[in-house]
Amino acid sequence: MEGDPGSLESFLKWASTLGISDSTDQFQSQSQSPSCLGSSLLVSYFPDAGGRGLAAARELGKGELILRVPKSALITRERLIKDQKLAASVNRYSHLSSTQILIVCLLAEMGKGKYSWWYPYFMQFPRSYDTLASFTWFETQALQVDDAIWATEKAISKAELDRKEALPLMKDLELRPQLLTFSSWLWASATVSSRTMHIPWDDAGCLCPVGDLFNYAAPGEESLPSEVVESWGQSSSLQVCSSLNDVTTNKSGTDVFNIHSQRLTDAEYKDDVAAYCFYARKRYKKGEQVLLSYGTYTNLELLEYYGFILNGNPNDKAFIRLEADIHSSSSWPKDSLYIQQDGKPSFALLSALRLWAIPANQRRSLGHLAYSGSQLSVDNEIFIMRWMRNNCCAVLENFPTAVEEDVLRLHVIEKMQDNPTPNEIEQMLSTSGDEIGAFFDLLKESIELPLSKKARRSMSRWKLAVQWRLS
Ligand SMILES: C[S@@+](CC[C@H](N)C(=O)[O-])C[C@H]1O[C@@H](n2cnc3c(N)ncnc32)[C@H](O)[C@@H]1O
Repeated sequence: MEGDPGSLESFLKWASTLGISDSTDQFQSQSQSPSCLGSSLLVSYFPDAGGRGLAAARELGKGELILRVPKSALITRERLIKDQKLAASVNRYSHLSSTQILIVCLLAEMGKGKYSWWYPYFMQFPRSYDTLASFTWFETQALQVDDAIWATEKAISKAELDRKEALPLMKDLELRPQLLTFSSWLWASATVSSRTMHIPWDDAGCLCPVGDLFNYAAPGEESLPSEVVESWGQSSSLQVCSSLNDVTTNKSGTDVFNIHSQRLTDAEYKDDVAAYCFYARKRYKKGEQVLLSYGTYTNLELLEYYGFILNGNPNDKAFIRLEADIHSSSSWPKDSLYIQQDGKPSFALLSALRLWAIPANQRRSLGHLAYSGSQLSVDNEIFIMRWMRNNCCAVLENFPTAVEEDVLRLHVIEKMQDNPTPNEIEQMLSTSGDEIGAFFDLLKESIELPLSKKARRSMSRWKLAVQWRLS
C-alpha cells in the first residue's frame, strides 16, 4: 500500500478494498467499485461535537442507507480466534467473560504491530481515553457527587479485577510486558467499550471499521411516535434506542426496546446482506455532521463507557437522597425516582411523593390516581413542590463549590490547556491558586509550560469532571 500506512487516507483505501462502502451505486448494483467515503459521507472534524466524525457529502434523506460494512471487515472474537495459538489458549480460560476475551484478543492482535492485517485500522484508534476507569483520585474527587465518585471507584476496581483474571491467559499467549500493564488493559477495554457495536451472535460486540467514526447524538424525541413519548411518563423502565436490534440492552445493562424499528433504527447488522448497515436518522444538509445514537445514556454513563458528556443531554438524571418511608410508600423502583435534565421530577418521583405526602391509610384508595399521574389535591401538590425545592437547594448548597466557582474553574482549565503566557498563569494562580497547585502537586509535577502530556491528559479529565458536576 502506498503512502504512510498509518494515515487516514491509507485506512480509507484499505477499507474500500474490504468492500466498506458509502456509494449508493454499490448498494444497488452490488458492484465491487473501490469506493469508501466521498459518495455519501466524508471524514471531517467537529471540535465541539466529538472531534473526528462523519459529515454528509451530499444532502441525505431520512432513512437512507449511507454506509455498509461487510461482515468480513468486522473484528469479532470469533474472527480473531481464528489464530490457532490464540484459540487453543482461549479455550482453557472459558471462565473469562466474552468482553475480557475480546480485550485480550485485541491486545494480542495489536502486539503484531505492522504484521497485523488490521494495522491500518488500529492506527486510527485514539491513543488514550477519558473513560471513568482512567480517572485518578484527584479527577474522581472533582466529580463531587457521592454516587459518581462511587461509580468511578467501581469502574476502576472492575477494570483491575478483569485484568487480574485475564493475566494468566495473556501470559500464556506470551504478550509483550508492555501489553500486560494496567494502562494497556485500560486502553483496550476503553477501545472495546467506546467503539464496539452490537451484533446478535456475540454480546462482546464487534469493532466496525469506518462505522465507528460516527459521533453520538442522544435518541431524539422528535423521531418517536407520540404514543411512545406519552408512555415514557407511565413506564419508567422503558428506554428507547434508535440503533441496534429490536430488543437489546445498552451498556449499562438496561433493557432497550426498539419499539418502532423502521423509524428508529440507524444502524444494525443485517443478515440478508451480511453487513452492518447505517442509515441517516434524519435529513442532513451537505457538510452537516451525521450522528448515530449508541443508546440511551445519562451523562455519567456516557462518561463511564465513552469518556465524554453531552451538553443538555435529554436523558440525564439527578438523584436526590430520599428517606426510606418515601420508597416504602409506593412500589416505584429506586432508579426511577430522579430529577430530569429539564429540572422536572420524573413521573415516578412525582407519583411517589404525592403518595408519601398523604396519610398512610389513604394510600390504598388514592393509589390508582397517583400511579396514573394525577394530582391528589392542591395542598398535596404545593407541599411536595416545596419539599422538592428545599431538598434540591440543600443538595446544591452541600456541594464544595458553587456554580459560579465551577464556571470560573472551567475557564481556568481551558486557559491552562491553551498554552497561557507566564503572566496569565500568575493571574490564574491568584484566583484559583489552591486547586491548580493541588492538581500539579498530585501529578508530582511543577507548573511548567508547555504542559507535559500527562498533565494535559489529566487536565482534560478534570475538565470533564467539572463539566459533569456543573451539568
Ligand atoms: C465511536 S467513536 C466516534 C469517533 C471518534 N470521534 C473518533 O475520532 O474515532 C466514540 C468516541 O467519540 C467521541 N464522541 C462521540 N460522540 C461525541 C459527542 N457527541 N461529543 C463528544 N465526544 C463524542 C467520544 O470520545 C467517544 O468515545
